[in-house]
Amino acid sequence: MLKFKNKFKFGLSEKSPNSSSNSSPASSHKDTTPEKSPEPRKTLTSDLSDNISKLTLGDSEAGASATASPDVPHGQIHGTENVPTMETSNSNDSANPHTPSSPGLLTVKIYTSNNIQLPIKINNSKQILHALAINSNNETIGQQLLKNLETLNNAEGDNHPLVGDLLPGTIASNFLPSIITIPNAENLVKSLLYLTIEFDNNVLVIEPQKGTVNRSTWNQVVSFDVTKKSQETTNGGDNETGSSFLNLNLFIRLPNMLIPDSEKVTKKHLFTNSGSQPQSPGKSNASANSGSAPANIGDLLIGTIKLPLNLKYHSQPIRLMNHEYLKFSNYNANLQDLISTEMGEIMLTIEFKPITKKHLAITDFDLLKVIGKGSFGKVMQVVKKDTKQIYALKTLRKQHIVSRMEVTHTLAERTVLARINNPFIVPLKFSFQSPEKLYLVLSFINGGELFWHLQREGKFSMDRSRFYIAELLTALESLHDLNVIYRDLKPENILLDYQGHIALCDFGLCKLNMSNDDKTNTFCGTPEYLAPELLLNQGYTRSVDWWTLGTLLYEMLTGLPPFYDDDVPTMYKKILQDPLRFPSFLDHTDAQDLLIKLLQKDPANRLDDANEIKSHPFFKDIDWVKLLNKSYLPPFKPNVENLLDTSNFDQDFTSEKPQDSVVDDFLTESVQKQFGGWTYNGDNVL
Ligand SMILES: Nc1ncnc2c1ncn2[C@@H]1O[C@H](COP(=O)(O)OP(=O)(O)OP(=O)(O)O)[C@@H](O)[C@H]1O
Repeated sequence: MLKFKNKFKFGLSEKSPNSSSNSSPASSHKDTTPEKSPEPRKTLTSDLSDNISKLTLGDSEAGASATASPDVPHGQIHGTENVPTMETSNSNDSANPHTPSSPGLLTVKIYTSNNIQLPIKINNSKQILHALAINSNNETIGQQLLKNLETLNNAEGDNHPLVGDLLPGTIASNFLPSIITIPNAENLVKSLLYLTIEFDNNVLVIEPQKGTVNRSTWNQVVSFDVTKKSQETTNGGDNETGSSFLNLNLFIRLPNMLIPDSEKVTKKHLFTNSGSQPQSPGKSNASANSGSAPANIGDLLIGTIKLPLNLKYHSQPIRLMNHEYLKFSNYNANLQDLISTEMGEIMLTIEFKPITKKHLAITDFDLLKVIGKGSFGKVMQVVKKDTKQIYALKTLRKQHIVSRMEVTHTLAERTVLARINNPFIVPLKFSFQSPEKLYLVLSFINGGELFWHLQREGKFSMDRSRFYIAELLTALESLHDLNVIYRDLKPENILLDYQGHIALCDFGLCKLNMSNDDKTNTFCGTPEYLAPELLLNQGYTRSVDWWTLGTLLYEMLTGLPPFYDDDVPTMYKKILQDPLRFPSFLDHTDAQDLLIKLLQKDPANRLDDANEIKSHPFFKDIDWVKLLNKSYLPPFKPNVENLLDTSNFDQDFTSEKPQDSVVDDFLTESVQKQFGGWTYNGDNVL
C-alpha cells in the first residue's frame, strides 16, 4: 500500500535562501550521498513572514497577499495581484453564430459488439476453454460455445488453423464467453470482456450482459457531463472541427493459462501491467525493458476507438449517432501507436442534451471517500447524483484561505483550471461555494501521484521519462499560451490517470498575466526545484518552468534532483554555483544535451520556447499531434480496477468518513466579495 503523507504549504521563512536552519524535508544522510526523503516535498508560498519580505520586495503578488486581510475590499485584491479578468461574460453569445451551446449531458448507449478478434494467439487448451464455456452466465451461449469447441476437437490435418498448440486471435474469440459465473462463489458473475468509455478525462467501465467474446450483447447506457470547455477546441482535439474525443477501449481479462509466454513478451505493451514491475532504487531499469515476461500480466487491450465529437452549436437535444457500428483499431506492436487493424466493431447511439443552467451545491453530490488533504481542506471522491459521474471534490475553507493570505492564489487556481484546455491537465468540471467554503469539482484521476511511482521504482527508464516529459511539456506550453506560469512542477503535483497518462494538478501557485518576457519576483516553489534566478531574487520569467522541467527529467532519470543536498542552504548554493553533473549510467547523449540546455543557470542561455524544446533530438521520435490526441499507449499502466478504485490513495485518507464538515466561520461581506467570481457551472460565465 502506498503511503501518502499530508502536504501543507508553509511560510517562506522556513526555507528562504537566507535561512541558516536545516529544515529540509529530506532525510539526513549528511556525510554520504544524499538520499531523497520518501515524503512529498512542501511547496513554498509567498506568505510573507517578516524575514522573507526582504526577498520579495516590489512584487505585486506579495502586495496582494499582504493586503488580503478579512476587511480588504475586493478591488484591492484585483489591483495588486493581477487577478485576470476571470472569464469574459458570454452576454454577446446570441449575436455570435459560432458561440458554443450550453453545457449538457452526453449519453452513450452501447448495444452489441461483433467480430471481435484477439490481438494475440492463445494456448489451445481445450480443458480451460471447456470450463469457461460451461460457466458462461447464459445457458444458450454456453451451448453454442460447446458446439464451437466440437469443431476444435474435430479439427484434423497438420495445416488446419485449429490444430496445434496455439489458436490464432482471429478465431480464438469464438471459443470464449464474454461473461462467466464463477463456480462455488455464490453465483458471482465475472465478465471477461469490458469496455472503458472516456470523455474529457472521465472514464466509465461497462460490461456485457451475455455473449461470446466474438459477439456480445451489452445494452448499457452511460452519461457524461459536458462543460463548455469540453465542447471547445482543445489542442488535444481536432483543430478544424473543434472536437473533443470519446475514447473507447475494449479489454479482456484472459485466464493466465491461456496466454502463451511468447505473447506475454512480444505483445507486452497490450497488457495492462506492462512495464509496471517495481524497481528498487538505484537499480537499472533494464529488466523492465528486457524481454522477460511479467508474472502478473494484467488485462489485454483488444482495440480502441477514438471518436471526435463536435458538440458545439447544439442548443437542442440531438442524436449524434444512431445505432451505428464503429470499428476498433489496435496498437502497433513496435511503435505502440494506433494503427487501423480492425479488431471488430461495436454498435452505439450517442445523444447530446443541453441542460439549463443551475448552480450546484454540495447536496448535488454523494460523498464516497476521502482521497487527500490539501492546504485548505479535503479532497474527496464523490458521485454527482444526477449523472452518476464520479469526480474529485476539492474543498477549501474560506477562513483558512483568508487568514493565510492566499485569496489571490486560490482564485488563480480556479481561473486557470476553468480556462485551460490541455489533455494533460486535470479538467475542472464545476466550481461552487457556500458561505464558508469553496468547492472545485475535478475529474477523478486515480492512477496515483507520479511522486509515489517514482519513490517506488527509484527511477524511470529513458522512454518512460521522455513520455511523461513530453506530455508535461505540452501542458506547460498551453499554460504559457494563456500567459500563465505554473511555478510548482514536481512529481507530487502530477497524477497518473487510469491509462498512465499525465494529469497535472494543483494550480495554487500559478502566476497569471505573464506574457513572454514579463518578470515577477515572488519567492515560491519547492526547494529542490527552484531556479537560480528565483533564488537570486532578480525577478524571473516563465523560463523558470523550463528549469523545473529539466529538474524533473533529471530526477526521473536518476532518482534525485540535479543539485540535491540534504541541507537546504547548501542545495541552494549548489543550484547557484555547481556545474551540472551526470551519473555514469546517464550516458544518453540527447538526454544529456537537453538537460544541459534546460538547466542553464542564466535564463538567457536556457531553452525558452516550447517549440524549440519539442524539436530537440531527445524528442525526435515523438509525433506531437499524436501525443496530444493521446494516441500513444503509455509505457506504464497503473493498477486501477475501475473508476471507484481508490487503492492508489493512502488508506489513512480512504478509511476516514467522508463528510463535508460543518464550520461556523463568519466572513464579512467584503471578504465574501473576494470570492465573487468563483462559481463555474460548466458554462463560461462567472
Ligand atoms: N482530480 C483529482 N483526482 C484524484 N485525486 C486528486 C485530484 N486532485 C487532488 N487529488 C489528491 O488530493 C491531494 C491534494 O490535492 P492538491 O494537491 O490539489 O491540494 P493542495 O491544497 O493544492 O495541496 P498542496 O498543499 O500540496 O498545495 C493530491 O495530492 C491528490 O492525491
